[in-house]
Amino acid sequence: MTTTETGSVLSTRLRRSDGGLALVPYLMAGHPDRKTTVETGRRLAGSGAAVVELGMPYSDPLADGPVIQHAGQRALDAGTTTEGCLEVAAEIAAEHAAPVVLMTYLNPVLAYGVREFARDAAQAGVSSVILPDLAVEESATVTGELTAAGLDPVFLVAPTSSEERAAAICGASRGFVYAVTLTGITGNRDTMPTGVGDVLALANRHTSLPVAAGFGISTPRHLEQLRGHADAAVVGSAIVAEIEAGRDPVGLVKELLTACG
Ligand SMILES: O=P(O)(O)OC[C@@H](O)[C@@H](O)c1c[nH]c2ccccc12
Repeated sequence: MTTTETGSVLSTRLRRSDGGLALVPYLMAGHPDRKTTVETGRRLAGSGAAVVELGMPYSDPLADGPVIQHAGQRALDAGTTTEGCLEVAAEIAAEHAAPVVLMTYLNPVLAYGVREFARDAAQAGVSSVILPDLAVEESATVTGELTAAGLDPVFLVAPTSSEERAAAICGASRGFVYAVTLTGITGNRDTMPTGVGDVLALANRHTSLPVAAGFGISTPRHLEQLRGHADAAVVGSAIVAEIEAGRDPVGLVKELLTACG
């Protein structure tokens, strides 16, 4: 999917014209096995998810909380490779029900080769790549390769980002900007982090792209609170926990979609 002057497919999907919140479920590729990820990803895309975020497991996932870390370890133990993740992405993207965003760390991409990774991800039909440990100041080569291949690089604004950094992060992002709701790691919390309004405002001061909130969003109540503030919400650990428990996460996603308006 290519970036055009009017914006990418992602921007269009993530900013709903009716004012509702766009939902972005996150899955770990290969957790607990490849077939489950493909089937679940396709069904989530077909159930009304705006975008599917697909995690590529990595052995040292510094921003991941316990649920996603454990899922990543299981996926690695099951033999999941970067090639395998790109195949999973391709099988989900081939349905054309929702764009696929890949989320991983810099190391596996460097190990694969940045240009080769960008080429193969684009070939697989992936729309965007998020690398949470890629500092925007050092990102020119990687973002150059991603955009040359037609992929949207997405960076994360955090509550600790200065105005200057937020401007750089937003300036380097295409498709959307990811606003991290809290300082810490991924995972469920009972209540929405209190600083979420501030980080969304910070991002919105520096971009006209849609802003997706993520980290600690797990319940319909959280989504109701975000409506009207964020364009989109990423739900990761809550969905991965359902899969880990051997349950079908589509039930939870339907409840979450109702709360998105
Ligand atoms: O799990 P949570 O708290 O719902 O947060 C989303 C998140 O899992 C997903 O976007 C993600 C997985 N790994 C990450 C690493 C960094 C930033 C974001 C992520």
